[in-house]
Amino acid sequence: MTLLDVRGLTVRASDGRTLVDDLSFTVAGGERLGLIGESGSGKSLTTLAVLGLLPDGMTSAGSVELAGTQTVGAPEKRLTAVRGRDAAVVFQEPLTALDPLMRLGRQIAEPLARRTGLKGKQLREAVHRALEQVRLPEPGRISRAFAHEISGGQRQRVALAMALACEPKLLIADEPTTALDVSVQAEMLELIDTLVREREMAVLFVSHDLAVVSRVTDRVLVMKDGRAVEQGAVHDIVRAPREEYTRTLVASARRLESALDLRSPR
Ligand SMILES: Nc1ncnc2c1ncn2[C@@H]1O[C@H](COP(=O)(O)OP(=O)(O)OP(=O)(O)O)[C@@H](O)[C@H]1O
Repeated sequence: MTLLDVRGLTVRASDGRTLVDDLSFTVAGGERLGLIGESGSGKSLTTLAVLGLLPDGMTSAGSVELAGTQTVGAPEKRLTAVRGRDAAVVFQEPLTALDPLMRLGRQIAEPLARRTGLKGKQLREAVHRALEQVRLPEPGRISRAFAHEISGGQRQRVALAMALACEPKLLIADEPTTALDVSVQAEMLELIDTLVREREMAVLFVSHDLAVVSRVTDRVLVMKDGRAVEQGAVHDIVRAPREEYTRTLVASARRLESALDLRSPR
């Protein structure tokens, strides 16, 4: 069944420039779609438009149905109900999602309490379980810490735990590993892959890097200048890209992979 149905989505800047142009795609329940394209191709704005989070002054038109709710032009109240419950997001920079002044445990407890109604000791235990699920050691210490007291990789795991706490049907991951070291990146991708598989969640995974997208998704949509260039199964796109722009992305992903192969000890 279709979980996310985007039809003719258009996003315009306040000066009238078209930043996302008549974009259409769907994500079925449990399906994983990658949005790929170079910097500035409109990937992030697409995900923000899905959640009704576009920056002030930008406008969206067309249709976005998320679990049956129209989010284009929706009032804030309807959007608040959708966020977290139907779709949750992990951004490139975890500090955007985390409150610097609130202990991390409390930040995970809020969405958990909302969904489960747990309180006190039971809620604290649920927070610890949520931290363990994202493979964070010493959940007690992390719970009591503030965002600046843990590493970037650990922060991204906490942000993932927060996103998963609501058990959303769709996880939107916008360059979730781009700010991390290469070794931490691979662990994070593996973690996302395992956790969404276990929960049978759908994923909309945004990256400029085809090699990264292909580790987590089944299908990709290639974007350029706010438009869809082509879409299809990851292995078809990698083996036989139809468009010149996609061929360039595939070639640079191959160069990256072979550079990594050369560097890794054999
Ligand atoms: N707040 C904003 N005001 C005006 N233009 C913006 C704003 N945010 C993004 N843009 C423009 O919209 C276009 C698409 O941006 P978007 O962030 O969606 O690209 P992207 O594909 O996600 O790239 P990146 O990987 O660099 O984030 C770009 O041309 C960008 O300059």
